[in-house]
Amino acid sequence: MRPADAPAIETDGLTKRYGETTAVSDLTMSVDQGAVYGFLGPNGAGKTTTMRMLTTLTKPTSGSARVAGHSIAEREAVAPHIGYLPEDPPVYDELTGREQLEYAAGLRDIPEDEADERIQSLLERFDLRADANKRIEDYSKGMRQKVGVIQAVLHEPAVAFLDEPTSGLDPRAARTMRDTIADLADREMTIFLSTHILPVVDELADEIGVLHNGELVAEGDPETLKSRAETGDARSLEDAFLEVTREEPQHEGATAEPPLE
Ligand SMILES: Nc1ncnc2c1ncn2[C@@H]1O[C@H](COP(=O)(O)OP(=O)(O)OP(=O)(O)O)[C@@H](O)[C@H]1O
Repeated sequence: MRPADAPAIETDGLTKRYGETTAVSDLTMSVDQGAVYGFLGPNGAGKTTTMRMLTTLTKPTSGSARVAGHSIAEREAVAPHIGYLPEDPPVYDELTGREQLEYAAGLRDIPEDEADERIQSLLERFDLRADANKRIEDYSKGMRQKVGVIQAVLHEPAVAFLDEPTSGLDPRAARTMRDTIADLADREMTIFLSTHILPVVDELADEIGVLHNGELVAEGDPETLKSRAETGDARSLEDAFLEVTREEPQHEGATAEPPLE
């Protein structure tokens, strides 16, 4: 048994290289159980690669990590304890929404009665009940996203990895998504949340990590991070984000020819 207060996610020098590209570089971080961790970073920073390593979908080049107390080197030990909503939710077009969720529940060995109850309640919550018996090929992007998130948390995993969960959602559905994430966190589910929508992170995250060029360049609770922004009176999370992910301008003349005499 792992200690009750062991971190939900712990990484040590986690690194992933693709040829010449270092997608994630020497990432060492820790996420408490039951926390909402906002994982931010500009396009190409390495967020998806990190999530793919933590969900055992891709192997690190070096370094290690534990998720829900298990090494990510042991996929079968980690898998039952995690849920993952990737950028493009893995759903079958030819199934109905309900069939997709029943299939996901079957893969997770959730007893049928329990699965039916949870599916029904989440379909209602996300306003999908009326469309539950339509095929997913006829769903909008937002409806697919809803099915994707429901199947990621249906088995009540210890840790849920959510990549852009509000993507494609209208304002009402986005609000439902935020409320659902908050409820799940209240029930001690750890949420590893990656999004470019900073107000969502500001509202939900207990802790924020900012990745830039594969490196963790800032970490802290939202207020601490905001107070780091030195951009004037309006100290928003956006200010802080822009500041810690600013590309340093190339030194003029560093590589230029020496001036002619
Ligand atoms: N399978 C791959 N093969 C080669 N390079 C890859 C692969 N996956 C990611 N990369 C590279 O690794 C870097 C990090 O990519 P990643 O998708 O993890 O970033 P991200 O932070 O999720 O970006 P975005 O916000 O745009 O989704 C990028 O330079 C990307 O081109």
